[in-house]
Amino acid sequence: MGDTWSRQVHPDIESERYKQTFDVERLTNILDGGAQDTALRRKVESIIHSDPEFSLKDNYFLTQSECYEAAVEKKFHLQMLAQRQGWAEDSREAYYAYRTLSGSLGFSLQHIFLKALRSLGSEEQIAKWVPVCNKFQIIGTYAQTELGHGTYLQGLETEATYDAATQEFVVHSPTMTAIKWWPGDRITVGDIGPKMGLDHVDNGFLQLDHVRVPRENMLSRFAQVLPDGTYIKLGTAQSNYLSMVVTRVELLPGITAELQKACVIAIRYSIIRHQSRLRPSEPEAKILDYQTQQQKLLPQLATAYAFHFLARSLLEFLHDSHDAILDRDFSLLPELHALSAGLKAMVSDFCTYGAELCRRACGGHGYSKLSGLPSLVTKVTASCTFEGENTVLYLQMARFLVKSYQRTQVSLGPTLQRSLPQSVAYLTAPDLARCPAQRAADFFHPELYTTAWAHVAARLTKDSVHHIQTLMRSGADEHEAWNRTTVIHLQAAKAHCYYVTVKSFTEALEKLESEPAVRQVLRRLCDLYALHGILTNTGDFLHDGFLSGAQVDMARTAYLDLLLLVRKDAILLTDAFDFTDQCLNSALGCYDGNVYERLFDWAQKSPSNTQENPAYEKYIRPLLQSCRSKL
Ligand SMILES: CCCCCCCCCCCCCCCC(=O)SCCNC(=O)CCNC(=O)[C@H](O)C(C)(C)COP(=O)(O)OP(=O)(O)OC[C@H]1O[C@@H](n2cnc3c(N)ncnc32)[C@H](O)[C@@H]1OP(=O)(O)O
Ligand SMILES: Cc1cc2nc3c(=O)[nH]c(=O)nc-3n(C[C@H](O)[C@H](O)[C@H](O)COP(=O)(O)OP(=O)(O)OC[C@H]3O[C@@H](n4cnc5c(N)ncnc54)[C@H](O)[C@@H]3O)c2cc1C
Repeated sequence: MGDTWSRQVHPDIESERYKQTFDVERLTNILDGGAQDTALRRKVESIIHSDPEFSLKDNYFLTQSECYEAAVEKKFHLQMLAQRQGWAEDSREAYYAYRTLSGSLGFSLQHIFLKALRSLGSEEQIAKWVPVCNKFQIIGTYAQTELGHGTYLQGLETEATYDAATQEFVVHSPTMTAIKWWPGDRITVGDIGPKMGLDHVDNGFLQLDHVRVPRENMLSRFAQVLPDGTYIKLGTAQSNYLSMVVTRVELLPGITAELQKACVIAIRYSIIRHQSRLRPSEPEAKILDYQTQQQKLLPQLATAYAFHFLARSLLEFLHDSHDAILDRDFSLLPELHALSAGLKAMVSDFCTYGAELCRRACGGHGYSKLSGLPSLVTKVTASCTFEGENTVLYLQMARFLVKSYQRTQVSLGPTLQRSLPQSVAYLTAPDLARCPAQRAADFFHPELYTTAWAHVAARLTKDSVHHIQTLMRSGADEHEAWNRTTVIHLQAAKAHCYYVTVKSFTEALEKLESEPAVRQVLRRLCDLYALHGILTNTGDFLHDGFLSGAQVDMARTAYLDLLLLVRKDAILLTDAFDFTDQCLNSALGCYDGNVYERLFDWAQKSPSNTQENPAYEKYIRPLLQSCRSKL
């Protein structure tokens, strides 16, 4: 939103930046992937922010249809800008531009459509359709979910009947529950009505009445239909789900960014906000100096960093395995699918929880849309459902854990560990029955807490397998036994996801040996992330005596010490994300910390401050008059 005057940096926030214990710019470079990437990102951001067409000014006062129109308008201007600047569709510049405007652009489903095309289309189909799509000669959507089914894809009812005479598929919705429901950015048919958020996306329904589609339009990398109607299977039953795997992985940085933004807003605000006194003789304290406020926000900050490195490592895995899968080598697909499903569930769950916690940590002002937090929370909440509902996705991860563990039970040869996929290799590693920690400082060792998480994930996985076996021995069939174990499966999958996150964070730290100061501050975040998880799941660690009560106390001491250490660098750590004020679009979270002036300034723009109040003439005045006449 436009400000009416330029401001000095607030002294409270300036003092937090005064003593830099590490090089913030260097950390930004690491997050971006290198100094050149930071420079390029900033260049793109500055081009976008200097163009008034992309301003989010007054966004919070728009109606749903205005919001949608503004999003389409921005997409149109971005397309024009990209042409003027010569940013190719697959360039880094286009990626940064999209990221800068994420959540405010129309036609976001075009990206999902393109992912499906690139994953499931033949090379000829990709060559034909991608350029047409990039030039907006067609606008794509992703119409998979139906009114009756979203999760259970085998239950979808839409029919595609091949007509060999015309070489066309006749696509039809035979029942009401077969109507396509949710596809965003549709071009026809109808809107599904108001949603919790994401007003800029026009999710719609699509009822197909014998729509004819040419045979060559069926995406045919993994399955083909010949002119005479012969069906040729080129992949596995699951290879047609590949685009969901790719999308789940590629969504992770965007979902994580929402938690990062929420942390920036809430932590900056918590430095400016003074409330009550720590000691009667002192001035009012910054709310971030209260331990309970640190307990709310700093683990979220640690999570936001942990997920950054997690998303990066999963993207690398996707990158390394994708070409082989396209070439129909499916050996890595089960592990990739399990990781993409489980980690999409974990990241969206935690980011939603964390963003809401940040919102509440801002007190009353967090309830104002002008804080930026309510729209951010509703946006990230959607990610718990779209692209696979989270419980269902965790259970896909659990299925992989169970199968992997069952392999260890079949034959325990010396080469077994190598034969298990890397992310579950710990299932065969020698298990420590007891945690060796003897004092609080021992909990600052990545090896100790990574092993602790591996232990819990392995125990819960074994527990779930034994539970299934017990049920089957008592007469349940395998499906019933599975269903009656799903609560334990869920626990196992969550513990495994935690383990994978801690491991990827520690591996990222190992690569930073030449940068001791940055590494130290990130190490504290990694410790905090791991210990916060242990302390919020203590039952799982105490259950089999892996941790004793005394050791939990030690872990808590280590955790509380960490809160103080991270508190000192909190503002620098939020600055390092390098979000522009325009991108945050928050009256509470701007870099200069001038919260109250900005909030007051922005509130003046509410249409209620300038327009007549029709309710006054219609109801309030008559009410007052009738009350007066009765007096
Ligand atoms: C905050 C946000 C920031 C950004 C801000 C932008 C704002 C605005 C943008 C809006 C963007 C919205 C975009 C939303 C777009 C949708 O939501 S599109 C719709 C997405 N829909 C889904 O995800 C459906 C979820 N359901 C599924 O994926 C599957 O059906 C299920 C649940 C995995 C079950 O499938 P199933 O065939 O019944 O499978 P099941 O019997 O469980 O398993 C059979 C085998 O298949 C395997 N398998 C299952 N799935 C797969 C797979 N995908 N790959 C490989 N193997 C698989 C299993 O592992 C199993 O293997 P085995 O153990 O037998 O070896
Ligand atoms: C904002 C938004 C945008 C979307 N965009 C698109 C889009 O562009 N294109 C598209 O095709 N779809 C889209 N969707 C739909 C989305 O993919 C589905 O809503 C999602 O896959 C969940 O399916 P469902 O709604 O059928 O939920 P359900 O499967 O009915 O889930 C309801 C409950 O049942 C439980 N459940 C279901 N199956 C099982 C099981 N096997 N085991 C245990 N529990 C189970 C779930 O855990 C959940 O608690 C969008 C959704 C949203 C919210």
